[in-house]
Amino acid sequence: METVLEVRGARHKYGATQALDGVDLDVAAGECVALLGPNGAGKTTLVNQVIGLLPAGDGEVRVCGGDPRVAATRRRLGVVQQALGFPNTLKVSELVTGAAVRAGKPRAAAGPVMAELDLTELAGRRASKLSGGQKQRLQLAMALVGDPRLLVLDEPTAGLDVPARRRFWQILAERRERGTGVLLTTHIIEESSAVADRVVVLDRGRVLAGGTPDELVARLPDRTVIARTGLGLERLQALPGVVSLRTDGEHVRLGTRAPEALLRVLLAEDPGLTDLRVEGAGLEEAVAGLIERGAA
Ligand SMILES: Nc1ncnc2c1ncn2[C@@H]1O[C@H](COP(=O)(O)OP(=O)(O)OP(=O)(O)O)[C@@H](O)[C@H]1O
Repeated sequence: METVLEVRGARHKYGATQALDGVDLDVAAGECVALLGPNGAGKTTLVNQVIGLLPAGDGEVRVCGGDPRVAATRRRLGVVQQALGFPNTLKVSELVTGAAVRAGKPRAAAGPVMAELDLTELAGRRASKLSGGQKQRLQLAMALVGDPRLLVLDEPTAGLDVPARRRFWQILAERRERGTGVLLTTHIIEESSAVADRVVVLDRGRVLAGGTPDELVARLPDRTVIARTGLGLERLQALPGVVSLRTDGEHVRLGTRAPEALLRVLLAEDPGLTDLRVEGAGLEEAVAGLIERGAA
């Protein structure tokens, strides 16, 4: 299988902060790799190296075998990144057409991509007048119109409602079938569990763990304790053995490697606890557990 992204020994320092400390990463054609990790792990720094905004230091970044700091290589890349933005004074159709031309495609390539992303009716609108979700779809249209070999998506579904999110992943699945590789960062871990072939967990500039979502979950004996409780989130977070905490409707989900001890404390502290159950860890709990252990 052709490799569309190859990162070897990526390092980056901001002053005294070692943001990346020797990261290796590959994405094959058609593959979706999710880059996960806590705030400050180095995800944005790595993404910026992959899209050519930052030099690779003494490491190496190759997109389809080329250096992403070179314009010809960047044409093979599609990027959706909140920070990139676009000139708000231009109209939707002008922006998508401009992106097509920059990628070496005919102007006519813009129409079908705008239709694919439900932007046709908004073609004459200024980008500044779009809602957050519409801007997100515009960014994706601009990324896809060049028919990229590698798509780099940084929090791509932030601001999208549920139908738009579903449509987004559907469009991506079609592109992947045609061989486009995807590097994705997201804080919605359960989403990566559904869409990614592989997950790479980054922490303090290093790769902590990598594998399919199922492999990562299987590496840990962790469990998820789910309940309805009157205890506050701060108290729950401080309970012994809790490695992750998430609310899910009226329930809380506590990731732990010692479910029996946690259950005893929970029941003692909240006699009104209801709907209690214990499940295997999901990807979210597994990633939190791996980070807590600093597992390699
Ligand atoms: N421009 C900068 N100047 C100085 N330090 C920086 C700069 N950008 C990032 N850092 C530091 O580098 C480290 C990695 O940051 P980075 O933004 O890559 O992490 P991240 O994984 O994307 O985090 P988040 O999930 O919060 O977006 C952090 O310690 C951060 O404080």
